[in-house]
Amino acid sequence: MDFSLPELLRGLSNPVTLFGHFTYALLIISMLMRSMVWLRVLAVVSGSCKVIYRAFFLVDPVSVFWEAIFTIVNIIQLILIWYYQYRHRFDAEEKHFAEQMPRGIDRSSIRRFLALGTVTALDPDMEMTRQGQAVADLTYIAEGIVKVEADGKLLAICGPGDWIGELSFLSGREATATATVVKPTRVIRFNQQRLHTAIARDAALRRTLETALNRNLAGKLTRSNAMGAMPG
Ligand SMILES: Nc1ncnc2c1ncn2[C@@H]1O[C@@H]2COP(=O)(O)O[C@H]2[C@H]1O
Repeated sequence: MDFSLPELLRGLSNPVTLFGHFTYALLIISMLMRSMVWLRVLAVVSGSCKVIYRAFFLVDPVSVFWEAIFTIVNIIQLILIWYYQYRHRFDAEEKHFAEQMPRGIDRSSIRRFLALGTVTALDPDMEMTRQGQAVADLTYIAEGIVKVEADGKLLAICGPGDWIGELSFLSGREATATATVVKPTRVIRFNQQRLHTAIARDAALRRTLETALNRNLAGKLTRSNAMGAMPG
């Protein structure tokens, strides 16, 4: 067989060879997709074309078998994405969390993440953390208001979309402030220890949490700067 460049270029005039190139080009294009759905869709089209190419034009049963497995795995992954996206219903607090997440984070990892949490209602005056004491939970506020104080000074007012306990979660140290519920509040609580164990085993879960915390830390910092810049 001649593998020279001129031979390769001559082959481009042959529709069967062109079809072979097309199947690989599709696979590479699929790898360039940022959306998981498009990546899987193009991988399925590429895999199916390759099955046809290898079965009817090159006649290579081993490749046909593995390309078929490749296609089936991608179809299953697509079905799972659609299941989590359209079929699975989140409850109100979980929905609030899911809607805050960027589109790039796939719903199945959000689902796995939320499965580790417990939705809880908190009454006014309840302390979620106390400055200088250990923090058991990382808590996502879905509804309500929480004030954050340190050394008797008000640092921040937190509300829906904010986390409480992320600093101790990230540093492994005691609470930097006292967080107290102001209005009836609904939260999703995650036991910090359990969460550490879970993200150590599951990279997608870790990314989901990091994305959520990073976004909120940036938001808190922006608000804190705005408060500091206020006259008086
Ligand atoms: N300046 C701040 N702005 C918003 N939230 C804060 C601020 N300081 C502390 N917190 C929150 O209060 C929590 C107290 O416990 P942690 O230190 O674990 O995590 C802290 C944050 O969630």
